[in-house]
Amino acid sequence: MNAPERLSWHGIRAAIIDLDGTMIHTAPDFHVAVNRMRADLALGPLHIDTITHFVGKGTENLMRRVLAVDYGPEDVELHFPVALASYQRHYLSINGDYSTLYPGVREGLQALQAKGLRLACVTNKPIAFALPLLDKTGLRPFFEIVYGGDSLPRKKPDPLPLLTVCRDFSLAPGQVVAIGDSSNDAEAARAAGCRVLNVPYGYNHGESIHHVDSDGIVPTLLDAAQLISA
Ligand SMILES: O=C(O)COP(=O)(O)O
Ligand SMILES: [Mg+2]
Repeated sequence: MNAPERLSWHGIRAAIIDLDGTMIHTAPDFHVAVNRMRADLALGPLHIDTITHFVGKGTENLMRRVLAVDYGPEDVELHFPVALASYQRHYLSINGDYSTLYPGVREGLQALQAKGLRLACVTNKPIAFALPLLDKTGLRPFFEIVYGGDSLPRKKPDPLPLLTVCRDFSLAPGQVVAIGDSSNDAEAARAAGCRVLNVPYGYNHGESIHHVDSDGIVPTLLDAAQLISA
């Protein structure tokens, strides 16, 4: 990894872009919604970094992790349904209010489109959260396809969402690049046979992205577009 210039990017026809930690800095939304849920359950607030480290494997996993700070496995399951309902309500009520677009995102998507690449967004965020957020940030029109973490039977790091996009676009996985901030994106891409680029600024479970097996690390989506267009 980390030597993207040695690979040929000719023949890449589509890009699958991750959402949380790649296009949008959503950690502050997660922070607010999780702590409102915790207040409903009479639990104390968690630091934003603690919550951010639990982001990446979808809402159910996030709920179990933030409950496990206080509860053992049996009590986590006991409180899970109420916590999930509370969290969903709070998240939807603030979705995007505390989030910001990362630098180079809009420019990168424009550059990828100008190069003729088709674009899909594949996120582990529930689709009911992802679509309003893409609308609010003005990113939705860039994407022909959006799959959330609950759109298909399995989510990243399973290759199914990426393979589904390849099929939707009638492209071979080798013609498609996934771009994301975490090991979930890289593992899904490797398993699907897609190329993968990582961005270093997102949420990789609190771990360095440099330990993840990818085809390179790009500072921004615009750098990814320039690499693929080169
Ligand atoms: O919501 C999550 O768990 C992570 O979502 P992502 O796949 O867009 O990074
Ligand atoms: Mg992500």
